[in-house]
Amino acid sequence: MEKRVIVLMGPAGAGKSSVASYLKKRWGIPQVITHTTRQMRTGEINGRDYYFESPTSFKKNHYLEKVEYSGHQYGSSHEGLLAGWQQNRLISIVLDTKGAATYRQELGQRAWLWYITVSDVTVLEKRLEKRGDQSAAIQKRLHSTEFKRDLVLPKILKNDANVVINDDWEKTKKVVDALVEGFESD
Ligand SMILES: Nc1ncnc2c1ncn2[C@@H]1O[C@H](COP(=O)(O)OP(=O)(O)OP(=O)(O)O)[C@@H](O)[C@H]1O
Ligand SMILES: Nc1nc2c(ncn2[C@@H]2O[C@H](COP(=O)(O)O)[C@@H](O)[C@H]2O)c(=O)[nH]1
Repeated sequence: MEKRVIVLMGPAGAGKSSVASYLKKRWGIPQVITHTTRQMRTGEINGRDYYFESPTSFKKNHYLEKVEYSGHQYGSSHEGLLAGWQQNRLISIVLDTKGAATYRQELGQRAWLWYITVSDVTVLEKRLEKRGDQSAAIQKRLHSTEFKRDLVLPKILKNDANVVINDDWEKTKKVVDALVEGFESD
């Protein structure tokens, strides 16, 4: 059966990383770890949450796609994707919507698009605060063009994406379970 990568996209704070962690814990679906030049947040671990890079080391990898988001570089490597697929039929990756569009263009239906969002966008700032992000970083992010762009699912992905409204974590887990079960029984 065909391999797929679950592409988790959506606004900052909506719960993309939380869903990726749940997919790993509940379903054994590993996450492709991407690269970034941003500073590590408290509790983050190099190699688990990201490969944290300097501007110089960032340039040395082979990226399927890379973007700038709120003033920092982010990129997903060909090697990471292929290594994930070597061991697993289903893997996940967390991307912004620009990266998700590139994944769809490059991988076609092998990129399984999930747009994670909330019904009330005012909760996003509160979630970032609760996560412990620095207030200057939160404000910079909330005012970035990338944050504003990702509040809406891009038109070109609209017909192809599963929309997961992550207002209530218990409900979200059930939606995620149903999506994975549908794939497993295919
Ligand atoms: N349904 C929920 N209800 C309340 N809090 C939640 C819910 N889902 C996730 N969170 C919390 O919100 C915060 C942001 O979640 P997460 O880091 O998964 O978001 P994200 O979309 O990956 O954000 P970013 O793009 O900024 O990295 C975390 O502290 C997480 O525990
Ligand atoms: N296009 C890509 N987007 C990525 C990649 N790695 C992460 N991201 C997205 O960046 C923003 C910011 O992430 P954060 O961890 O600093 O909050 C978020 O939307 C991620 O989904 C990547 O390799 N390519």
